[in-house]
Amino acid sequence: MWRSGLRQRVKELLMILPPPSFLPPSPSPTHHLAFTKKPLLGLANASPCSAVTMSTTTNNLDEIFKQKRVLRSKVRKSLKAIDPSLRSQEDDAIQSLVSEAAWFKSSQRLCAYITCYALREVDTSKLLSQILQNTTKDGSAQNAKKLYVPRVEDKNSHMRMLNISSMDDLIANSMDILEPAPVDQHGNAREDVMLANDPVDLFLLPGLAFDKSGRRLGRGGGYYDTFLRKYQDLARERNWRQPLLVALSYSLQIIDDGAIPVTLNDVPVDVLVSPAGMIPISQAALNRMQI
Ligand SMILES: Nc1nc2c(c(=O)[nH]1)N(C=O)[C@@H](CNc1ccc(C(=O)N[C@@H](CCC(=O)O)C(=O)O)cc1)CN2
Ligand SMILES: Nc1ncnc2c1ncn2[C@@H]1O[C@H](COP(=O)(O)OP(=O)(O)OP(=O)(O)O)[C@@H](O)[C@H]1O
Repeated sequence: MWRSGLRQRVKELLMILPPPSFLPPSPSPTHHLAFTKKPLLGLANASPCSAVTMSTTTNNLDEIFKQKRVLRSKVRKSLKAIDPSLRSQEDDAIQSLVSEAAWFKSSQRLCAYITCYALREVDTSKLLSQILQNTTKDGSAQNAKKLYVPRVEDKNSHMRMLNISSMDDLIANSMDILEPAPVDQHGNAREDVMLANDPVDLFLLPGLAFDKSGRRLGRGGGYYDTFLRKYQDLARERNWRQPLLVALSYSLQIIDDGAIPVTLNDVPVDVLVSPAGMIPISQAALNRMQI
């Protein structure tokens, strides 16, 4: 299962990854959407792909994934070394910034991650309790917010976002991350955001490293990139406004522009929130911040 998933993934990436000299430049605000949607120069039209091109591209990809692994391990080490009281100050600063943001206050349907403290992820607990306090059973209250959280379905980068109304809806999975069971206490299937009738306004995203141009390095499962791409396609099909993608980052997780290796499968974020403040990256972010 895992091996065939990886093979499929390599196939997908081979179809879209240009040679390194054509990798997209920093996703500047104006080019942000072009960066997410289309390869600047893909291999998709170059048929048939020659064996030489295939093997060169595979080597390039291997190199990129290797660089990602090296960077992940560096950042993991630095995260483990942060003083707990500094981390807690940073958690508070980040959550205050989000909670005061107009785009957070006005959001009605959100997807957010449940912090895994062992992985040293930015805390979302205060934000989640704020969201859940504003949730009513029938969703009728003014300012009511609906919350969807991740559930890993299998190792082929497949994750769903399911609706919860309380933190009691969560149980620890095999990776020790809290997630919802597919059915609630009454045996009813939880709403899957991909099947919901209304659009998600906002995603709060975890990650290991970020840059100020919107690049994001995840934990290597490809779960979020796969999910975000599918959700963006759905929003496009339904003529919905695209959700705002907001990454939460400790100070040390923001690294120099260009230092995060990316493939065209990596979905860039719109906003980066760190204790130093909020960085709007895309035009969508500037619009939502009314700048
Ligand atoms: N809180 C949270 N929930 C999430 C994610 C996440 O990053 N954070 N995911 C986002 O994809 C999905 C789960 N993916 C995960 C991928 C790796 C690891 C993990 O424990 N990684 C270890 C290294 C494991 C190894 O390589 O041996 C680590 O990063 O230290 C956890 C979750 C869905 N839910
Ligand atoms: N050498 C490789 N060649 C092709 N695909 C690979 C290679 N190594 C890992 N992968 C696949 O790439 C995906 C990981 O992608 P990536 O490193 O971009 O994830 P991420 O951005 O860190 O994770 P997420 O999207 O969950 O935050 C996984 O599905 C993995 O199976």
